[in-house]
Amino acid sequence: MTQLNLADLGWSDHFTRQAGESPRAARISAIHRGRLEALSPEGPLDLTPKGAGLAFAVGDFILHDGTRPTERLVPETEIARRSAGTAAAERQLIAANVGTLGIVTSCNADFSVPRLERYLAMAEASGCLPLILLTKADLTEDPAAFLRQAERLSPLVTALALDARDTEEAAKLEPWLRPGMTLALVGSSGTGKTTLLNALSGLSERTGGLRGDDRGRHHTTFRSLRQTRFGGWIIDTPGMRELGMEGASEGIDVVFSDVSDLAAGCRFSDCRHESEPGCAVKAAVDAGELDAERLARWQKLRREDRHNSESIAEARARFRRFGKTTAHGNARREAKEAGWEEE
Ligand SMILES: Nc1nc2c(ncn2[C@@H]2O[C@H](COP(=O)(O)OP(=O)(O)OP(=O)(O)O)[C@@H](O)[C@H]2O)c(=O)[nH]1
Ligand SMILES: [Zn+2]
Repeated sequence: MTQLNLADLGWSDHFTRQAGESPRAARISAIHRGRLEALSPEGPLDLTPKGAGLAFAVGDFILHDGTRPTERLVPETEIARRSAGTAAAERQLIAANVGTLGIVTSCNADFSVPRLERYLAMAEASGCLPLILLTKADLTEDPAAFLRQAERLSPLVTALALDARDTEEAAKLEPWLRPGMTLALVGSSGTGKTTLLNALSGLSERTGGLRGDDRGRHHTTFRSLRQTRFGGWIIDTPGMRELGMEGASEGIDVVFSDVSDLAAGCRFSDCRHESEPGCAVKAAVDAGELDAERLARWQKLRREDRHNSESIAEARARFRRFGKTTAHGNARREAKEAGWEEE
């Protein structure tokens, strides 16, 4: 694979409709301070956006003039979190045009239903299809039991169990990594994301044709968008790994549609489903139709989502006040230390 066309990169009619028939387009592969790396049919590009470049995400399709991005095309899916860094950057984009969110967990104590539900809500909120990847299948007697538990979570879920170190087993992901497709990985530390990335990008050196005409530019740069040996793409950004649950209330309600449908039948629209009269949710628990633990997990996730959304709003207000009384540089440093801004 020497030359990439736009279809290889994941281009679809969705983008043609925005950009026309023969656009000068590229896909963003890495974002640095004041600089973007992108892949295009013309080869790899180094682009300098006007402004801070905060409005772009890895995986975005853009139009460009050879030196600058001229337009960000509306993505098919978007993984974002609200950021409190600057007033202008209300939403921090993490990744764009991700078809599948690969939720990585191991067949061991890491396997946690509440955590999986949270990631499923994130997938839903972003518009990605969830794929649960159960690593370390070689270390358990009964991987099928983990598969069954994972697939029970939602009819939308597909789950695979595998030994992430085994390149042949990693090939189970091929249907989600065909040319033009994009997968992003989330999951706790130590579950095998890096191991899986390595197993999937086995041919990354050979696709060096990509970089073949990248005359003398540093090859060591960490690329967040990487081609797999199946032709499809993997997105692995620091931001993906740190994603928390925030601003995902719609996603939560879809994953817990059984509970939210019941809640719609409560007498009071602000029912907390604790001891209010006419609570349809409590009635379902009492009737044995709804698992009390599932209700508790839904309430916990909603509280967490609300809490995070509120504390980010407060932090932003504090940042604004602080920014007025201190040199801009200090304010930015504070923001960075607080993890609101990323390099
Ligand atoms: N036996 C076995 N070991 C695995 C498997 N997947 C990962 N490991 C091992 O688990 C350890 C952690 O794997 P990593 O790939 O570094 O995990 P990670 O998710 O990238 O962790 P962070 O980089 O901290 O986010 C390594 O020692 C891997 O070799 C698997 O399927 N089977
Ligand atoms: Zn209620």
